[in-house]
Amino acid sequence: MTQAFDLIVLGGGSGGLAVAERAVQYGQRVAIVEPSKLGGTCVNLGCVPKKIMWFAANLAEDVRHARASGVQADLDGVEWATLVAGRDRVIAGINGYWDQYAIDLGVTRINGYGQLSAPGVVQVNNEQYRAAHVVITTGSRPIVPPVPGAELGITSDGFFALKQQPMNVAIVGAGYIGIELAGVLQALGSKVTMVALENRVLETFDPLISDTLTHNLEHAGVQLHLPFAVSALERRSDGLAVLSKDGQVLTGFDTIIWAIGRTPNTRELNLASVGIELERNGVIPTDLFQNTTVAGLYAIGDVTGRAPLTPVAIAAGRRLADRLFNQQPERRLDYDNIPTVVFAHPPVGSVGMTEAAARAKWPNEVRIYQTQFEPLRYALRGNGPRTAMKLVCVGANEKIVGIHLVGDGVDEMLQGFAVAVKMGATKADFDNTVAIHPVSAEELVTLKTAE
Ligand SMILES: Cc1cc2nc3c(=O)[nH]c(=O)nc-3n(C[C@H](O)[C@H](O)[C@H](O)COP(=O)(O)OP(=O)(O)OC[C@H]3O[C@@H](n4cnc5c(N)ncnc54)[C@H](O)[C@@H]3O)c2cc1C
Ligand SMILES: NC(=O)c1ccc[n+]([C@@H]2O[C@H](COP(=O)([O-])OP(=O)(O)OC[C@H]3O[C@@H](n4cnc5c(N)ncnc54)[C@H](O)[C@@H]3O)[C@@H](O)[C@H]2O)c1
Repeated sequence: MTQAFDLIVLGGGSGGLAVAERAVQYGQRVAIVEPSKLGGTCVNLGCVPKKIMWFAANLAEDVRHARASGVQADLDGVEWATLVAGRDRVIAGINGYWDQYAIDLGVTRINGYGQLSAPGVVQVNNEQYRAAHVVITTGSRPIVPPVPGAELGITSDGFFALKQQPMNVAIVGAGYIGIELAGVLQALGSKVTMVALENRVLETFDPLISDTLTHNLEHAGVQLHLPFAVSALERRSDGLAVLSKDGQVLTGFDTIIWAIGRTPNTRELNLASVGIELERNGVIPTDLFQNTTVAGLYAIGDVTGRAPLTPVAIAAGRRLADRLFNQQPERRLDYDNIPTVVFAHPPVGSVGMTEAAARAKWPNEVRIYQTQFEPLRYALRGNGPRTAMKLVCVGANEKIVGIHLVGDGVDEMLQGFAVAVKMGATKADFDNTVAIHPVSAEELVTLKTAE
């Protein structure tokens, strides 16, 4: 007999766990279909392992400069195996937490890859399961381009599986993952070369961020080759080589990492059988309420192609459960003003509109406040990375529609400022807030001259 639930969730990652947990709290019978460990990309191959390595990289960087502050320490190298073992213990702990929590919640776990076989019918390992509501949150996987020798490169998944520190690395792609892995490897002592299609790193961010980050990467010793359209990878006598369409050749690498974007895990879901047509890039079309074009079938997280970030998947999942199971028909995620941080060294953060986007929308009403300075943190060692901040303000009351930051601590700083932007704060509200001293964040409430 077909087992029946109120809700079946395909994917036990960030979005899936969030929607399942909240649906159970509303008294629903819930099943999660997941072929692998609970936690998804973020826990197993994304945010968590990355952040642990980012902390280690920061530590290495601090030790490298410790003597300037009189602290008698030298960097004797990095024991990759110790770092990786510690990182993987943390991940196993989180997996274990979710395993137990799923039991405590009474969620049914179905191990395997799910597929739709009809509206409201999910097939896993030749078994069929039914539910009035089905949520697709199967995430995404790294893109490897169809160029000769592509298999000589690894992706972020392969990076997290490395047993030894790669010492001479080429990274293809200057987006989130490329920037984060470059920073970690460089700080841990590897030689890093970056190539990417576009002229600027983090091209979609405000130029203040791209320009400052470019300076900081080069200052740290990362070799940037932009633009560089990769045509092939090759194994040569001196190591791996990256070739470009216009004849450039960079060679001598022990590792090449593809970091050129991700593609949704949707093509295997048999969605055509229920009448869903995927977009060209595999994205499932959804409306603002996470509805697909089929009643009772919803999609959240990376498969929707909108802001592929963990807290976005979680927030969309929770709101969807509120709407479906708690009589909140208007409840949905507002995709505006989502704050985001790229864990570079130092990190960069952004919420709201870039200056260019704001000027395009309000040609004569934009005022920019920005600063660049050397924080006290680098006073003793000197020659630190650049810190920069920008406020994008609009209209007579100078409503703040964008904040763009580079510098130590901005990863923690941005969350509170994002609340202010979401609440509609103006420049005057910032000015009326007494600064905290001496911290970098005080600059944001003391910016004086508009451009
Ligand atoms: C290296 C890296 C670093 C990142 N760092 C950050 C960060 O710092 N901050 C941040 O906000 N975001 C970060 N992200 C992005 C974040 O991980 C994703 O946006 C987030 O995990 C998406 O959640 P999701 O629920 O859509 O998918 P996922 O969390 O990936 O979960 C999808 C799950 O579905 C399962 N699945 C796949 N196919 C099927 C199927 N047919 N049936 C059933 N289950 C299936 C998968 O096994 C997986 O467990 C990072 C990503 C990467 C790759
Ligand atoms: N800190 C975070 O929140 C975090 C960290 C990592 C990943 N993520 C999420 O994961 C997503 C995927 O990350 P990503 O870095 O893979 O993608 P991305 O879209 O951020 O960057 C991809 C980069 O590769 C370049 N590129 C694309 N095709 C190329 C090609 N053929 N040759 C050379 N360069 C090429 C792009 O121009 C871009 O610079 C991000 O969009 C982000 O949402 C978030």
